[in-house]
Amino acid sequence: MKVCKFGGTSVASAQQIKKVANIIHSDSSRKIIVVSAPGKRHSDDTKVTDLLILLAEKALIGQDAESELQQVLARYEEIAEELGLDGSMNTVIEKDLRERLSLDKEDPILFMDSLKASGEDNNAKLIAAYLQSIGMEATYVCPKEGGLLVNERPQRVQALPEGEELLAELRNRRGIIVFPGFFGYTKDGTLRTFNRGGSDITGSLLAAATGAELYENFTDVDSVFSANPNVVEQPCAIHTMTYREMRELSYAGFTVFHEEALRPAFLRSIPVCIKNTNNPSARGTMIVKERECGSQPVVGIAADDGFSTLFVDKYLMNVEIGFGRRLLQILEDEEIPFEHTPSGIDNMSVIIRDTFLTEEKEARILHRVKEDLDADDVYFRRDYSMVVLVGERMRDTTGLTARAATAIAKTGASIQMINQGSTEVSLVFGIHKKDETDVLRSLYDEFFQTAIARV
Ligand SMILES: Nc1ncnc2c1ncn2[C@@H]1O[C@H](COP(=O)(O)OP(=O)(O)O)[C@@H](O)[C@H]1O
Ligand SMILES: N[C@@H](CC(=O)OP(=O)(O)O)C(=O)O
Repeated sequence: MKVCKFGGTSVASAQQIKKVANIIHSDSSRKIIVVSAPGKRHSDDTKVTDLLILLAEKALIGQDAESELQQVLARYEEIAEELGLDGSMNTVIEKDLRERLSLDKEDPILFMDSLKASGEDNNAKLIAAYLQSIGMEATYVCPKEGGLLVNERPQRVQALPEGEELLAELRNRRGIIVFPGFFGYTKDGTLRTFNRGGSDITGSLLAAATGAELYENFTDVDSVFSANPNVVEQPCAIHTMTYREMRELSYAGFTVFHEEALRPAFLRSIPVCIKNTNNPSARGTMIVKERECGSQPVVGIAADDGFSTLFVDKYLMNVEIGFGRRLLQILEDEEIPFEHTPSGIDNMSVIIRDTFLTEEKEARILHRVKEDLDADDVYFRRDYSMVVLVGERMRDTTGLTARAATAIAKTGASIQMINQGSTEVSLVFGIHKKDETDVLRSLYDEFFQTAIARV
């Protein structure tokens, strides 16, 4: 039995949903289908989730949001009509959205979550209705009834193991299950969404709970490539990679698979296959526990921007017991996670994602580091990118850092930070954001251009 997740691009239009139906039809082991909200039909299009966010934002500030509501409804109406469904689905979706809009707005985050989740929820109902209309035995399952339990606010949303037993029963139900991605319910029945791209997580949770033989993640590319195909022209395909390699790469910018989605599949050793809805016969990328490593040390190179660095300098920092802990405590007090902490004897830098910083937080951190830790100097620098080389074989390869540094030097960019994790599966370079594209291309040329993909 397989669990298949179809991303936003795979369910963006009636034409795409017909491809999804063919894919399900062509393999009777494809039993549990997780769907996203309709995504982009072309590069200038807007995802339904983004339309829903605009709708919720308007509603939250008490403005008339009728035109935003109509935009969302129009997307579903067009799909339903082209799929030959009668108007009853449109009525169901409109009623559902109006009900959500009338929910309590006291907690804006929960109100927003409910609106965002409607994207996948209504799409799952619509796709189930379509599959039934073409003679397939398909049932929409609500995550509340299905057992997708998540923790309470204010903790970051995560699935609770208590729901697993119920989720496991999905494999015994008759026919095909159509399950909306991206959200679950707390024990008291409150809806919470995962973070953006989180339908990948739902698919992995279901695959793990039901002990699926395979988790297929259908998207709009033939495979995971060794570098972002929007930056590097025709990058090599990766045919097989380990969970650890994918985890490092999705963290570092391979948006094709959500960084939190690997853990459930990994814990139960469920293989994951990334496949293309538009070309389902293409081999795709298998993500497994172990792989035969060829001679190529680097499997992929990812880059992501949106980082800031907090620099702290204090003479004799190295002999001051607890300095690092107290510095990180200040960040914890501000609810800021950290990414890397490269350090010298008298200085320490903390790399943080910009999304966690505000002007007020920055000012409080600077003040406390100066006053409470008596630092000699402390400041923030913005506009950093992290470029990450990943590969299981990197740890056995000598001279790799030198090759990477030379490739970066060729672009004229200066390296702001180097970090190699203890597992040596990844090597991180901090650079200025303006240099990101050139550095990524130069590293790709160095490690892949002459090599045939041997992984
Ligand atoms: N290394 C990579 N390999 C493949 N795709 C990548 C990579 N890095 C970024 N992407 C992007 O990820 C996209 C697929 O992810 P996403 O847009 O979230 O799809 P979906 O709508 O199916 O969830 C691709 O179209 C591609 O532009
Ligand atoms: N629709 C949600 C969740 C999701 O996973 O979408 P997609 O499969 O299009 O990445 C989002 O846009 O974040």
